[in-house]
Amino acid sequence: MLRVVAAIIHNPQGEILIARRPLHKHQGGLWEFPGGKLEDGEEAAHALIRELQEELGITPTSFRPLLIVEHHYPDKSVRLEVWRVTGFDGEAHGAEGQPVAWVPPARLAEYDFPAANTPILKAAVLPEVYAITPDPLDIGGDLPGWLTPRLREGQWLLLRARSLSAESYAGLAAEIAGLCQACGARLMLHDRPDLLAQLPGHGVHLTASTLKALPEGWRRGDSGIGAEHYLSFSTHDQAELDKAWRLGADMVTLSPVRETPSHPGMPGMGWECWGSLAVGAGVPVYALGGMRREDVTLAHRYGGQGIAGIRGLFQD
Ligand SMILES: Nc1nc2c([nH]c(=O)n2[C@@H]2O[C@H](COP(=O)(O)OP(=O)(O)OP(=O)(O)O)[C@@H](O)[C@H]2O)c(=O)[nH]1
Ligand SMILES: [Mg+2]
Repeated sequence: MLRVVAAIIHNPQGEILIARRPLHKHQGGLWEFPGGKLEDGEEAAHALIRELQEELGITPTSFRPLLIVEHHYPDKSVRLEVWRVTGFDGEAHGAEGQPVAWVPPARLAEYDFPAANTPILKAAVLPEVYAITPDPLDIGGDLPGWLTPRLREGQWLLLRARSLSAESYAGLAAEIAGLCQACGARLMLHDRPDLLAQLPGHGVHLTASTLKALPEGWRRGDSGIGAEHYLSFSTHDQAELDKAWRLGADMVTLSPVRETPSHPGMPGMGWECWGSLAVGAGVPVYALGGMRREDVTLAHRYGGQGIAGIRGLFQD
């Protein structure tokens, strides 16, 4: 497996740098995130700095692992170790004569990238924390009131409210969608694609039992989930991850990393096992199960997108 580092480089305007691969190279003519192959015995962080100096004439000063993607092309297999770079010295330019462009994240979809990049493109716009709401019953009933001071711009929110009837959930979802829209947060509906029609830019999170029940031929459009929506699944093992990928998931949760009070007796799989599943998933993976905010670093180190959870992931 060819080890490669690639960089999602942000400028202060929130744009991301992409470069066009020379025609004569593997996947030539397509756009890419700058980077390249590790040399023998080289550390990934060192390769990242070296490649960005060689290809763009910049030196990264602030960076961290984002996700790892393994992909099999017909002619070679690559392991792309993707880093997020938020600070650098120098002026980025195509130092090897290649065209480069700063692109707002929402417009990345207009460019053609190699097939291995599909999960990376999704990861580029996804957050590192995927917050799940507590059940209204557990916080005294008034979820909109509880959420209002805690919602942040750019936050992603899964509205889980198992104690509510289908009708009450629909009403609450409409109210919370309004709150999210007002502050630039995104709402993921829990197992209710039927409520998505009026909510472009928002999404739906389907449970592992829904995933199990969906036939292999299912396509997101069959349930009214458009390209303008996000589709997430709960998964617990390799088989569920594979199916979520085949059905076109944009992101998934993979749990439990640790045993949690909500699922007593279900042992955690631990970070090693979690990471070995996450890197091959082909889709950004969130760690779930006993997560604390500081675990985001571990999730990145093991190749995931970030962490998901209820308590502790909302800022008070
Ligand atoms: N840098 C980079 N490589 C990618 C991306 N996506 C992707 O599939 N790759 C593949 O990963 C491998 C990395 O190669 P590279 O050509 O950048 O390597 P390099 O900079 O060391 O160049 P070299 O060809 O001069 O040795 C290629 O097979 C390329 O097709 C991406 O977004 N960025
Ligand atoms: Mg390169």
